[in-house]
Amino acid sequence: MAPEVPVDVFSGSGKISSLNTGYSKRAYVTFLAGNGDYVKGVVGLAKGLRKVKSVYPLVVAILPDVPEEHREILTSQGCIVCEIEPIYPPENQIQFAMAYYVINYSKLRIWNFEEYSKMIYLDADIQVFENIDHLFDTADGFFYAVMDCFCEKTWSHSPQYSVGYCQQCPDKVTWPAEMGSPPPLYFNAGMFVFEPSRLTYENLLHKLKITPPTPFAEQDFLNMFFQKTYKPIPLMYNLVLAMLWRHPENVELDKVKVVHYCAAGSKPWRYTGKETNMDREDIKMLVAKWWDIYNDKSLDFHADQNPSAPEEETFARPSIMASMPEPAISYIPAPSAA
Ligand SMILES: O=c1ccn([C@@H]2O[C@H](COP(=O)(O)OP(=O)(O)O)[C@@H](O)[C@H]2O)c(=O)[nH]1
Ligand SMILES: OC[C@H]1O[C@H](O[C@@H]2[C@@H](O)[C@H](O)[C@@H](O)[C@H](O)[C@@H]2O)[C@H](O)[C@@H](O)[C@H]1O
Ligand SMILES: [Mn+2]
Repeated sequence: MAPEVPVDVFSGSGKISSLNTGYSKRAYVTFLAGNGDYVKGVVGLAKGLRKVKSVYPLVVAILPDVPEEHREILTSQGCIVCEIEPIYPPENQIQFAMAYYVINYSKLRIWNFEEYSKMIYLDADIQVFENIDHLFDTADGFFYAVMDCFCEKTWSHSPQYSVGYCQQCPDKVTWPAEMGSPPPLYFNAGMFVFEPSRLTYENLLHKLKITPPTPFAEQDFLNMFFQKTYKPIPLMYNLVLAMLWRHPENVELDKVKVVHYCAAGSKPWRYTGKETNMDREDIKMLVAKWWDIYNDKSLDFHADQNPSAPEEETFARPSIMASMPEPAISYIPAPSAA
């Protein structure tokens, strides 16, 4: 089993220690860019959180290029839509693992959502199949996320991949002594538990300006930034699909609460089954489970059902911070998102 730091919150009964009251406001948050089909991912996520009876709302940080029609769909599904400005890395010649990753730096705006004391970030290609509200009760001061895997071809640029090392099985191919100490534990940035903070936000943006971009864009950057406070949480909270064929010995599929459809060809709303590994029975089952929720009309939002009815479209800056200028950052033209 991969090394994990047990966090006693996992014995949580799922009882909520404190509902959204005053300064202890909590929410899930996701990110949406472009006018493409990721909006389906956000709708699926909103309905999935409703199905598991989460008591917290879903905030959607959207870029200005998200069309009005998509914004209305999200509000009609009970989401709290917040427009944010894009963030791009410094001028660079880097080859991102995926060209559209450059827009993912915009995720950093969520640290400015100071009206919330604790948030759980979820990519739009994630589905929550069991209630994870208890993660909001994790101790403050740490960054919680699930460890990633280095075995997919997307990692072929990395020294780990070149020597066949993966943190998911550190004893299988040990880190060569001549390459120094093994890399620090590395998380997948598709799901994490964090505390919004203006100070952290400003430090993130300042550090971004002086950090050369790398292939996994904001995921690499967040791993560097939170290296000292990162606490791994069990894989059940973010199953990166490649784990099914790369490290099946680490996966107990019936215990998985959160599935991350990040493997090539696994986005449910674009699934054809043709890409490598996409014809696996477990993948077909997980994609079907995603569609069951997406198509379930009983999970649509109805204003009378949910106490946290969607607020008006708000911007990412709470009123008390409205007067503070955004830290200046450099913008460069970027390829459109996928
Ligand atoms: O065209 C796009 C591409 C990405 N995203 C957002 O950026 C996240 C990260 O991208 P993706 O999940 O595709 O990366 P992966 O986890 O597959 O590497 C997505 O989940 C979405 O929340 C988006 O909104 N529109
Ligand atoms: O912008 C970089 C992205 O990097 C991550 O995705 C990767 C990573 O998980 C690799 O380990 C996999 O091999 C790969 O398939 C997958 O796409 C995050 O999921 C995503 O939210 C985002 O941060
Ligand atoms: Mn993802």
